[in-house]
Amino acid sequence: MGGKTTISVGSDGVAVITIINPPVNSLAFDVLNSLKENFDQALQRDDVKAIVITGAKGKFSGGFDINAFGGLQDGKSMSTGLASKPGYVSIDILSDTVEAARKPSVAAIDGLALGGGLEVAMACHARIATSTAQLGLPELQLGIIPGFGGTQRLPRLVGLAKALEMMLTSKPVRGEEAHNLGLVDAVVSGDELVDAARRWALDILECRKPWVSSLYRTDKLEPLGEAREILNFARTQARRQAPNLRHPQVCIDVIEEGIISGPRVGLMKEYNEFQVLLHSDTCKSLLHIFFAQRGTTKVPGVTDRGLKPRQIKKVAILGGGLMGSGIATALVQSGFEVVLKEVNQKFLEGGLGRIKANLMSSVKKGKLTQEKFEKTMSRLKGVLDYESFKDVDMVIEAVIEDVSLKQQIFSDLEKYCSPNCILASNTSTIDLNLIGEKTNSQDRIIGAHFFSPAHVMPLLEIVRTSKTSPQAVVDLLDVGKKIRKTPVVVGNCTGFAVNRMFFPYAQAAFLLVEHGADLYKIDRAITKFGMPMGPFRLCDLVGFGVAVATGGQYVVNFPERTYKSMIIPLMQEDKRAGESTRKGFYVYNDKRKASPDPEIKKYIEKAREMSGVSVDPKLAKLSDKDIIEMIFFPVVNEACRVYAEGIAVKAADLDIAGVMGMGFPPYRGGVMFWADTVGSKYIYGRLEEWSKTYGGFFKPCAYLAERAALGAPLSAPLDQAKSRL
Ligand SMILES: C[C@H](O)CC(=O)SCCNC(=O)CCNC(=O)[C@H](O)C(C)(C)COP(=O)(O)OP(=O)(O)OC[C@H]1O[C@@H](n2cnc3c(N)ncnc32)[C@H](O)[C@@H]1OP(=O)(O)O
Repeated sequence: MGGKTTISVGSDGVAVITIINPPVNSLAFDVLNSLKENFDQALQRDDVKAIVITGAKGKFSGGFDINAFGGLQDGKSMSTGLASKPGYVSIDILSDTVEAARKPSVAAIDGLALGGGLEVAMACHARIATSTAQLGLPELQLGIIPGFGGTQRLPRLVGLAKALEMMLTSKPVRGEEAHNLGLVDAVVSGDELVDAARRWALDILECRKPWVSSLYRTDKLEPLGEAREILNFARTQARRQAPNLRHPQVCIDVIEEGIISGPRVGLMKEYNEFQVLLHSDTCKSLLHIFFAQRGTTKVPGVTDRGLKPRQIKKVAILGGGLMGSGIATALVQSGFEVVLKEVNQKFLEGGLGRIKANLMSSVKKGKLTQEKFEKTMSRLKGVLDYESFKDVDMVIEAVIEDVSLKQQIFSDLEKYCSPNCILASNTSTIDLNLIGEKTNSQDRIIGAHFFSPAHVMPLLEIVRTSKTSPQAVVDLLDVGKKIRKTPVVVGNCTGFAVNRMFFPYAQAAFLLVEHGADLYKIDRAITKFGMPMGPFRLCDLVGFGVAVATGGQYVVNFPERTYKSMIIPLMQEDKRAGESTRKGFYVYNDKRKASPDPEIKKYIEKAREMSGVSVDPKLAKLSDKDIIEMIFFPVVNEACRVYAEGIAVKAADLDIAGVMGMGFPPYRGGVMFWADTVGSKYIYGRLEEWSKTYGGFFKPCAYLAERAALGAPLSAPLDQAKSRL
């Protein structure tokens, strides 16, 4: 609490108002009130000729205080604590006080000017920034639209097309680009920033620089006909990319209103729509994801012990396949030295080639210069023995999912690596206790489960056993941060959190199809729900070999709830193994476009015969809603087990694991959050009903039964769950 602004008036007659609210100088109500008070003071004081607004400690402002959204959603209005007037901040403060003032104001921007922060800056008469400043309106990523005039001012400063791009993608621009776009008026170094802004403000006063009110500029706006075309194009694109989301369309409508009816009308529409969107499920879900993502690095009993991460400089990777080379790419890119070990020269060359190709693709996209590419490659070394392992700080094993091979590797590692070296495995399913069974190094054995392609996918599942030391977890969290992954720390079990939660995803789909549902309809319904692809398309992508190998682990470990379907083994007999063979549940053309294949019917019928299942006419006519529930309620059920067993310490961690590991739509808040919007009672009732008809696969777990009986949310903190950590 206690954000504020300060004011100091220099002998040059310029008042500098500084926003102070660590860590990102967010615009809490206190700050906005204080900004208004200090601005009024500056206007009234005779010794003040001009005004500079800046942010403390190298950050202008990260925008409106996101912590305050909860209160607003609980019924308070955006004007709470300021005045009970619609549009008080955007109209009364920013337009009628700051922009309409008879004294010029200049924003001095270093670090962040995001959301409300940039909106304050755009209300000033000029903006000076550093080259590293980040300026953007990322409100759409929170399910809302800019609410302090951003929808009206940004198009007038940078043109409609660029403004739409910035708002719809939520991506900020850096100082230089902002300058080229006309969003800022000059770029200077951090040391010169405030002085340059002071001079600029005085220059405006003395007519040496223009006195610009961005709200009333029209020179950057495209002619009306062209503007309409741009807006319609953006509407179509946004609908295609996010068919389930309303707020991007609302954002476009609000911008259009300002262009057609004038910016004051636009500001009022912006205010009204903002209030509506703030209460939407989408906004609530995305806010949950925002905080849940930042909460994953806070692990009770680990990150609250005051442990400092040890320095990890050199990492060895075992196995240069798809996973190993992806992990190596992520590491070398972030400055780590990497030793890649393979079993023979051919495999080693293959692995090194893949890393090179990954980096080259960044060069081709202009994200990496040739010079940096060469420097990055120089940090990589390929080896065939353990000789160079003696001074590595961490090893990540990424060989095939074979328990005895992994056991052998880990006992070798114990011999060749230093006693402090962290021994990590990238296994996606195998119990870590089993992997380390033949060693005496259980305290430094840890899971570093990446998702393919490892240099692209944002999640890192960190798996700790009951013996893994907190120090090893802290070290791996630090490595994760350096390679820009979102970590989720989970306990040890078959499949850990992500794969275990999602194994029923494909299983439910097979059960439905064997009982008569249409597989392509299932994929369509699931994609419409917001998953990147349905379960059958996903099986094709992953490949049947992997699907069978991981499925085997579940049959062994959770036999009572594994649905054993013969569809995949039958297809494998015909050399159909998924996208890599161009034939799986779909057939694929040269451009990897998937088309349904009528041949599939014969495998389904044969599998049905073998399992003795008969077609249920009800399942042949399932609605999309039924499909979604029959696929995802088993996922929720398993997520509940994972939570109740203490594999995840927070339900929110499972939400992040599902969103980042499996592509569960973030605007539904993650599996557990979404389940709570549906209700534990309803989910329990449906699962219970299906388990009677279709068997144990659907049987609700004890935790779900208990929560349903209490009518309690599934994601509320656990009181008595026995932790396995
Ligand atoms: C009316 C207006 O139009 C509406 C708005 O302005 S909505 C807000 C628009 N602004 C945003 O969306 C920016 C959101 N923030 C971010 O993208 C990133 O936090 C950032 C780029 C500012 C900083 O990123 P990074 O350096 O990686 O630090 P990050 O861990 O994300 O954030 C640091 C802390 O600041 C907090 N924070 C970041 N932005 C915040 C905000 N706008 N309000 C309140 N807290 C914020 C985070 O919750 C985190 O808190 P924690 O340490 O307690 O977990």
